[in-house]
Amino acid sequence: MDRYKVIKEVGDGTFGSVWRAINKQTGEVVAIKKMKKKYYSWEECMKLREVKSLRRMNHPNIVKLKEVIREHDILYFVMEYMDYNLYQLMKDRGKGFSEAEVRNWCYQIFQGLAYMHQRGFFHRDLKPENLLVSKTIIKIADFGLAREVSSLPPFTEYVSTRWYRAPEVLLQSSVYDSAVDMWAMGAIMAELFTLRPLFPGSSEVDEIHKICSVIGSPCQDSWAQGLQLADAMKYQFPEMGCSSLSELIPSASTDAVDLISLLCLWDPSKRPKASEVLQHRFFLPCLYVPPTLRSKSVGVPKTPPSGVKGFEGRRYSTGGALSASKPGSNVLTVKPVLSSSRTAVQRKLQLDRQDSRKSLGATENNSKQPNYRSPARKSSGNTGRSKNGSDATGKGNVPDIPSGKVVSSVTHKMSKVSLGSVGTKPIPPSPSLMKAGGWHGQSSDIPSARRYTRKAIG
Ligand SMILES: Nc1ncnc2c1ncn2[C@@H]1O[C@H](COP(=O)(O)OP(=O)(O)OP(=O)(O)O)[C@@H](O)[C@H]1O
Repeated sequence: MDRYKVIKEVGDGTFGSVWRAINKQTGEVVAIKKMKKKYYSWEECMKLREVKSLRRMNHPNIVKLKEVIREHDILYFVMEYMDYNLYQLMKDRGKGFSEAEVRNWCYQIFQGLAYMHQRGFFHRDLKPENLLVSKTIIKIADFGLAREVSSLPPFTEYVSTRWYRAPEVLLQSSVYDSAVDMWAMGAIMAELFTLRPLFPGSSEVDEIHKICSVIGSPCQDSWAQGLQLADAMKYQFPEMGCSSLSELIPSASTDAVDLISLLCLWDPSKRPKASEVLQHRFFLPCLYVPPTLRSKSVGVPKTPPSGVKGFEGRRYSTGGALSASKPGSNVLTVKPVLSSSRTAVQRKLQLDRQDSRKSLGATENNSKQPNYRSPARKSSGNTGRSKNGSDATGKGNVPDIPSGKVVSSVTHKMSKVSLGSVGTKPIPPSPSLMKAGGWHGQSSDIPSARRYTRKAIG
């Protein structure tokens, strides 16, 4: 760690604090995540999901892991540095992102996701705080919960952020897949337009309730398996009709609303894959596809899903090399390589994340959930964000704080994570600098009553 000069803390997550630092030799600015848990051997470190998955990713929309350092039993991840997370950008805006901005952000994220899913990983904890932005580029970060698709269910220890948690996970399905990331993206996409979470549940039961109130309760036709899952846990869905997504997201075009509704389908098997989403009409204006992303790649469907509304006949694929590791005594250098066969670290993760899985109904420990008063639906429920402004995680380590305290706590935390000089507000990227798409979408003001208020929520 002597090679790095630490500048300031930029994030404090559940598992680690993140610092901006400079490589003294090269002058390169990096982010260093210092893990809170101690690691007493390299073997233990190599079992970490974050290491297993991130070291194998090499994509412009996935944050790069440069080095893993273990020093005095403390584990550090050295990553490329990103200026903001998406939550920080949203909370400082007066109105939602324009359609063109949403398109650009999402197009990039879906490219990263397509790459990751094709390589057999899914993220499982997508949320605005884990999407990092520098200028016009957005990257997926925090692979702490990432899982190999090939790893064997049941997936028991998984507790993702509640507001973005897919219904099959809420209903404790022991088998789920990359479709959980697609659900989260539907919720995030809607939030980018409105600056308000689409499903701001205050508990797991309330989360399902919120989902029902937006997309209508599931039935045999829409999600037979969900009804079985609910039956198995003696849960009964509330009977609710769906709301009009276009009314909930007034600034979104028909294409955007169509894509969000596909991503937020009850049945995970009916949600489009990331590679399919890139062919949705919403992304038609994204005409420029970098040559590196045009190559044929394994696992991308050769044709768009036939007959699916909203999908066009264009084909995109993502490319990129896998990364290799070079374990040293206390440093793991992560370098791009040409073959995946050299990289696999396939052992099962033993790390105890101290996540106790929450369950629906009485077993959920609401004392672990911070308070949140939904500005949209005047819900009396509780949830919110913590630490770096992230939470509602249901990860089981966020104390219940009275809402008044949440405001000050989060304000304090957010001031801690603001980047650059103290008190300087993050500057949202200029739309005109966006790369991934055209500028055909309309920009609509969000009525002031619908402003993003999560910073006052906790
Ligand atoms: N590469 C990076 N560059 C700049 N900031 C970063 C970087 N990685 C993480 N951060 C900041 O630190 C915060 C916490 O990081 P991260 O999500 O990896 O930690 P965590 O302990 O896994 O958090 P969580 O509680 O979400 O699980 C992020 O929300 C982000 O604001």
